[in-house]
Amino acid sequence: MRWKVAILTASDRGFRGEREDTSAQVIRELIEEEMSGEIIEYRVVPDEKDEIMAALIEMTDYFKADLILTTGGTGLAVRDVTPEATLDVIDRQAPGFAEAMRMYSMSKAPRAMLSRAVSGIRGRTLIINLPGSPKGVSENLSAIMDQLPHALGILTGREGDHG
Ligand SMILES: Nc1ncnc2c1ncn2[C@@H]1O[C@H](COP(=O)(O)OP(=O)(O)OP(=O)(O)O)[C@@H](O)[C@H]1O
Ligand SMILES: Nc1nc2c(c(=O)[nH]1)N[C@H]1C(S)=C(S)[C@@H](COP(=O)(O)O)O[C@H]1N2
Repeated sequence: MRWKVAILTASDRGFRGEREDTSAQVIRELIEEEMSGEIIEYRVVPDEKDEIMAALIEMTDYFKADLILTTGGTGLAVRDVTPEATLDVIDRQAPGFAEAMRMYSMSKAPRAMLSRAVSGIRGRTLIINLPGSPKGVSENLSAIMDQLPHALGILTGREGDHG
């Protein structure tokens, strides 16, 4: 199964073109190399709740992504609103992914507790928040990567629940 994955970067600096989006590149490499996933859509939006919500809805309802990985905007800064945007578009929470990422990340760096990342389901799309830094992305994604194919198989109904 070639999973359809969309990447959404929430970053004021990235949106203004002031920084190369290496975090999205890290996601792309991990998804393509370790999950044989296909990146079907990639977008950079500023840290604005409405814009993050609109992108998540389009990636789900129009592009029919199986998985959306967001990067950035999960911390405690006033403009960090990615979790709120995600909670407003999902139908059901799937907190285990965010819990597993924080648990694993905490063993690497106590500062990982600052991430307010959430994970949940809109329709048949799994949406998972990752932190903004390339290191945060790689460590968080590594924590859940093994379970993603099985989770997507059940969610999309395209695989038995024993995979
Ligand atoms: N998309 C990204 N690509 C590469 N590095 C990033 C990206 N987003 C964040 N970082 C880096 O991760 C670290 C912590 O991220 P933080 O969320 O505080 O970013 P920021 O620079 O405040 O983001 P913003 O673009 O929203 O202003 C910083 O060193 C930042 O440069
Ligand atoms: N594994 C891991 N998780 C991590 C980090 C990290 O370096 N490694 N950075 C943390 C930090 S410093 C912050 S502020 C939060 C939120 O990051 P964000 O605001 O860029 O989304 O993620 C945290 N999670």
